Amino acid sequence: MTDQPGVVVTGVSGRMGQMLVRELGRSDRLRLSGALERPGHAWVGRDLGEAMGGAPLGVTVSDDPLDTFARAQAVLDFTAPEATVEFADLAAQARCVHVIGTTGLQPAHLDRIRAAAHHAVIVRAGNMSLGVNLLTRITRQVAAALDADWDIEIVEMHHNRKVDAPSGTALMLGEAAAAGRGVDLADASDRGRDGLTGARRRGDIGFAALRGGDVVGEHEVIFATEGERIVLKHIASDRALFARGALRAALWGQDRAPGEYDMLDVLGLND
Ligand SMILES: NC(=O)c1ccc[n+]([C@@H]2O[C@H](COP(=O)([O-])OP(=O)(O)OC[C@H]3O[C@@H](n4cnc5c(N)ncnc54)[C@H](O)[C@@H]3O)[C@@H](O)[C@H]2O)c1
Ligand SMILES: O=C(O)C1=N[C@H](C(=O)O)CCC1
Repeated sequence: MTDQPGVVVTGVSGRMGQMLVRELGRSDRLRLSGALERPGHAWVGRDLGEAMGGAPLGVTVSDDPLDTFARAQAVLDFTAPEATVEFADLAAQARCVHVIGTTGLQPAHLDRIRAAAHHAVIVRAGNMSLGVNLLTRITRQVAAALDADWDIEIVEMHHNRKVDAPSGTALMLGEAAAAGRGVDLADASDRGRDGLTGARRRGDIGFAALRGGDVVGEHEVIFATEGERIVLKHIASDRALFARGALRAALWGQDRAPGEYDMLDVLGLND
């Protein structure tokens, strides 16, 4: 018997799912207690280690979230918006800490997550790395110091399998820039320019999304004015850093009061 919190990895065959399993294998503070995939997936019913091409792990891949969550203390969830809102309800029922890395969440998804957080601890962030979360703080500070003569543009690049744009990270950086400038991002956001767009609107925060190859994640926040430019940049070259952030959040969330938290809370960077 062990008193290490048991952790379920959802979307376990995915890029992040497999990375989370590897990082859990290195952890001496958390243990893998369950693995989940969508119904009909070829891994369901198989030993997870064997499905990953290695030695057996003694954990069978399940497609039953409630059954796996009932035997765990935390759920690490990097899947898709519709799956994540279902998991938020079920993780709250099972009183598991729900760590949400899924991006592309729309307002209706966010409302359901907020409701679930009345009953359970949810840690949600579009990026779980220390570097990006620190960059949101720097972005807010720089935006607060500059007026709207400085155009703000956020450029991101990811691998060619990514299904949502702008990235969750780009939106975090946009929110930080808007907060620094004292505006609402919904009113200032300019996305997807194409064709005869007209001149740039003063005060807008622009987004551009590039997709190609195996890029893990790159983000630039550009502040541009007459004669000069400030460029803040983050490069992720290994998904392990997102996975490590998620494990840290799962531990941090144990015995915490119900509510919705982010990585700034986990990292002690919130003010
Ligand atoms: N917050 C962060 O730090 C961070 C980092 C990397 C990726 N992400 C986000 O995580 C998500 C996943 O990224 P990925 O690259 O691993 O994608 P992926 O497509 O490789 O993996 C997603 C997995 O989820 C599974 N899935 C979908 N619906 C499911 C369901 N109902 N039940 C169980 N499993 C289900 C899929 O079968 C797949 O295996 C994306 O939204 C991505 O943007 C966030
Ligand atoms: O690979 C992805 O997908 C990533 N998603 C997050 C985002 O949308 O910002 C974090 C970086 C990798």
